[in-house]
Amino acid sequence: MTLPNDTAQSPANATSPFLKIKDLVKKFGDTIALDHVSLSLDRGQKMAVIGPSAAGKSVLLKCLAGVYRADSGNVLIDGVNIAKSSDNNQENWADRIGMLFQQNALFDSLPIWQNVCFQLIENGTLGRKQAKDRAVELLGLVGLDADSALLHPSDLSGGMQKRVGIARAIANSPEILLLDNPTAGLDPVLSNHIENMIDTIARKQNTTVITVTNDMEIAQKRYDFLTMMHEGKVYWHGKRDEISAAQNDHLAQMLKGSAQGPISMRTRNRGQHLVA
Ligand SMILES: Nc1ncnc2c1ncn2[C@@H]1O[C@H](COP(=O)(O)OP(=O)(O)OP(=O)(O)O)[C@@H](O)[C@H]1O
Repeated sequence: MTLPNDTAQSPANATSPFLKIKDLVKKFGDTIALDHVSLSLDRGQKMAVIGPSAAGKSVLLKCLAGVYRADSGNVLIDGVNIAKSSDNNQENWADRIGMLFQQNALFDSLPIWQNVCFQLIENGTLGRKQAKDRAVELLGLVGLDADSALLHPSDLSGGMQKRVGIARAIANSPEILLLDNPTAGLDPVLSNHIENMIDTIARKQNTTVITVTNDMEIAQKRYDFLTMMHEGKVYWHGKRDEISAAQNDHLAQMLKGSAQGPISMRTRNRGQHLVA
């Protein structure tokens, strides 16, 4: 580990990374959900975000997806600052990013095909017939058969709903895919299957993937970079093989420990978050 720093290094050490998050701050009243978060990723790179409850992981994804507007800081995609964009650019931004929400956020009253192609129908990109065909194609990619297109979310198991959420997230072939706990609550076999699927889709389209996960094993096995968050800050960030045994222990302790993180972190000065 290096000295504490308020900005994480670019994982690729590139001068102009594809995605650059700089000093992002998001507050809800007195709660500082994001506290000067800085991260960078290149096209096609995969990063897992891990950390205890209320660390700011979901808020980070939502700020990137445009669900929340950050209070300050910048998010640059290909050099364009989307955090300060005009409404036109905001639309453009939404076209470039796909997101799976933690609770899938499917519309109960709509059939699966409309859920999958919701945005494409809403923005007029596809008519209903085309949308249905596209939904069936996308459902096939996530391992669901054509018949499921006509069902409603309540007809599906949790794992199937997760797949539908992923199909919707990739419907517009996004350059950046944000996944909030894609395997939460699933058994190890299904988790593995879904992670394989994400790998395949991302590799085909050179998609940059940021996944929030509570599964340290998945994070270390499948993601190029790991970002550990705590109390809204980046506590550790680096390549997966840069984690030392001691750090690994610490990170595992943090994931398994209380919402406040491991004891050593609770007693340390809040300013001393460590960045690899
Ligand atoms: N819409 C909101 N209004 C008020 N506070 C919020 C809102 N969204 C998030 N927060 C707060 O921001 C902090 C970070 O929340 P976030 O959902 O990012 O945590 P997380 O790391 O994803 O946790 P978990 O793993 O439990 O989902 C928490 O204290 C949370 O209560």
